[in-house]
Order: sequence, then structure tokens, then C-alpha cells
Amino acid sequence: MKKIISTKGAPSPIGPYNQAVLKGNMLYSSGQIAINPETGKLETGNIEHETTLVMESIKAILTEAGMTFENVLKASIFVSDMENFGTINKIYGSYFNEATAPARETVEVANLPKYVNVEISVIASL
Ligand SMILES: C=C(N)C(=O)O
Repeated sequence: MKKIISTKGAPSPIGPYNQAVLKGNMLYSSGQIAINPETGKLETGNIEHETTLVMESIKAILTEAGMTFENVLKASIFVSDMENFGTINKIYGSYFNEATAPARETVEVANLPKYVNVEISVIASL
């Protein structure tokens, strides 16, 4: 049976989805965007801050599921502008041990929900 993961440390969903779903040992997170979970407000405008907010939401989701970033197998990063690749990598990379970092893809897309600049989802396993 699947278990819905829900934490106040990540923003409430803005559509018909959950923050994450756990099935057995596998965790599937929704794409996280720069909404401050405490205020519910979008915090875009600074890509370092946006990326940090996204990664902190993922951290809260992993914690709620009894996991850490070490459990992440795969990440998907969607960006509005590949010019931000280096900055996003710097923040994203600070959450992982490079030797055991997950598989990943980074894709520039035409648009993202709420016109954010970065959205990240992860798949993790216990
Ligand atoms: C923000 C999202 N994860 C969504 O709209 O699907």
C-alpha cells in the first residue's frame, strides 16, 4: 500500500498531488518549488535562495520519510534558464557527498509552475 508523506517543512501542494509518496522502500517526491513552507509565499528572484528553499523542502520530505540525502537515487532538475546551471549546481551539490551523489538530469523548460526558476524532484530508497 502506498503511504502519503506530508510535512509542514515543505510547502503544501498547489494542485492535485502530494508532497511525496512512499511505496515499500521507495520514495517519490513531487517537484519542489520555491514556496516558503512557513508563509506559503513564493520566494523567487534570487536563484541561490530559490535553490536552497527547494533543497530544504526536499530535506524535510526525506526526513519525514525517515531518509536523508544519502538515500536519494535520482534527481530531476527543471530550470527556466540554463545560465543558472552553475549556481544551482553549487547549492545542490552542497547537500550531497559527491562520491555518492544520485543520478540526475537537468532540463531547461519553457515554463514552470508559478513562473519559478527551478523545480527539483527526487526518487529515494531506504
Ligand atoms: C509544483 C508541482 N510539483 C506541480 O505543480 O506539479
